[in-house]
Amino acid sequence: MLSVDTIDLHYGAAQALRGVSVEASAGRVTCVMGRNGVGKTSLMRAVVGHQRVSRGRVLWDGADVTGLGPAERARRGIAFVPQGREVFPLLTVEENLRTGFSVLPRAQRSIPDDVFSLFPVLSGMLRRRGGDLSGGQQQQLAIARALVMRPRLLVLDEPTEGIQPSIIKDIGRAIRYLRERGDMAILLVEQYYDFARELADTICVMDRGEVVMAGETGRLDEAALRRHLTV
Ligand SMILES: Nc1ncnc2c1ncn2[C@@H]1O[C@H](COP(=O)(O)OP(=O)(O)OP(=O)(O)O)[C@@H](O)[C@H]1O
Repeated sequence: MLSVDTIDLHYGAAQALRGVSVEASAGRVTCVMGRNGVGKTSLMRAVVGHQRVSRGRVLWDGADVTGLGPAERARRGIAFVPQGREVFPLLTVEENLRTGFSVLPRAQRSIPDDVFSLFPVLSGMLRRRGGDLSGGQQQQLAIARALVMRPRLLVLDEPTEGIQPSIIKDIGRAIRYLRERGDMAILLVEQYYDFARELADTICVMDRGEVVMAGETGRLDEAALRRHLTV
């Protein structure tokens, strides 16, 4: 289980997160929502270790990982699909997938079968360069690369951003499958309420660096939630 406990995060003198707490557990999707610039990416970066917090703690699997870097957190089962995907453009699809092996013991360095059943388009493209894929295919590759790490916490930062509707559906189906498999906690940043409502067990809404609403999907006041999302 992930427990983000009252964290603050600063960029120099500017404060991006104020006392943020959020939890994620296996078999559940926790969705973080909010307008542009409210701190969603900063929160994800704090969870995976790309950004240091100035107050509070990040607990994972019963251990305090606040002081650990991203590589050590990845070895402990935390995988990150960053906003903008960050696929290696000059590496092939297969080489991109294999970069996920670096955190695994040698015996586990194989691509899990369900990666290709979730994203069949990738199996026919293994020799293509990452940079030659469409945006939607790159997003699928970025998720697949994270799954190669066999994570127990999957952190996805706006996986539907700029993606065509048919691929958004595929990504939704993949997240639903992973959730139902039950062995993985999923923390998802999403701007579209309709996508979030379909997938999320809990929704946490941020505004100006703070959590302003949180609770079980369906129990939240939808009108208030939508007000926090509209500009
Ligand atoms: N590297 C950085 N240096 C300085 N300020 C930053 C940096 N990254 C983000 N910020 C600022 O921190 C605040 C929160 O940004 P963040 O990217 O976390 O928000 P977000 O909700 O993810 O937005 P978006 O939906 O646009 O990705 C913003 O005011 C942003 O300008």
